Amino acid sequence: MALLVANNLTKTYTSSGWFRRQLANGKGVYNLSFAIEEGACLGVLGESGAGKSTLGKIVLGLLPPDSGSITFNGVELYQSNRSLRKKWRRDIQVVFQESYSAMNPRMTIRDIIAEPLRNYERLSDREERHQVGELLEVMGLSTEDMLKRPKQMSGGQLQRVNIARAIALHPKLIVSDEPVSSLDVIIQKQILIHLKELKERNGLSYLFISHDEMAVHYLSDQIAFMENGSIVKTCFASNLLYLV
Ligand SMILES: Nc1ncnc2c1ncn2[C@@H]1O[C@H](COP(=O)(O)OP(=O)(O)OP(=O)(O)O)[C@@H](O)[C@H]1O
Repeated sequence: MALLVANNLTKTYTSSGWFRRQLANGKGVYNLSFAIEEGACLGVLGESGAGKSTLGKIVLGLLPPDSGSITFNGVELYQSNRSLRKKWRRDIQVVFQESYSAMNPRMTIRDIIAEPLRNYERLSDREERHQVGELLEVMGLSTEDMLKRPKQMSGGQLQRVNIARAIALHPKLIVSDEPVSSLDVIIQKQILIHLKELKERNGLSYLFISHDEMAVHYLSDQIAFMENGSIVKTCFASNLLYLV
């Protein structure tokens, strides 16, 4: 059974006021259908405005679709009750493009990574420190980084912190929206290698949203191409030899 199945998802943006309605009307996503298998990565490629982030927000539970359905582990996301939604929020985590703005500058790196653990688990101080230390090490950072604040870290290090936080609760799926596009090429590669290792070692699945063909090709098993809110083509990454 696929981990996540989307059927005919449609979301159009409308806003109040005539002028804003004219701007927003007709924009969004239309009849998106796709599936993500356990341990697999679906890459979503498309130009700016194609609807990639809208799709990501729907999968994250942040934007209810106007029509269509989305099931995760066999449970329909937008129809489920509160406790199932809480579980879904735990099982589907996100990594955004802008790591610095996604963090509270006053928090320490330990607090940032431990936040989801504090929301869902009751750990002693010692257990929490141990888990945060392990997550930092998995991401190639040092346990000493725990006491630092975001402005003391580089962009690449912050994105690793972001990923450490996203995997803290052992989610099943990570939605990553342009996770490497603000980083320089060498750091991009290191982050992609980490994401691939997590997929291979922990069986993590990804919805990997990007406009970067190389990055999508590197991590994805299947690729969906979006244009004007629709998926216009899907294919196996291994068939896209011209990208290598
Ligand atoms: N809140 C909103 N209100 C009105 N229109 C919106 C809203 N959010 C997105 N849109 C429009 O919906 C379309 C899809 O936007 P979306 O952000 O999903 O595209 P994208 O492929 O992620 O683009 P980018 O790569 O630039 O982030 C765009 O035309 C955008 O202008």
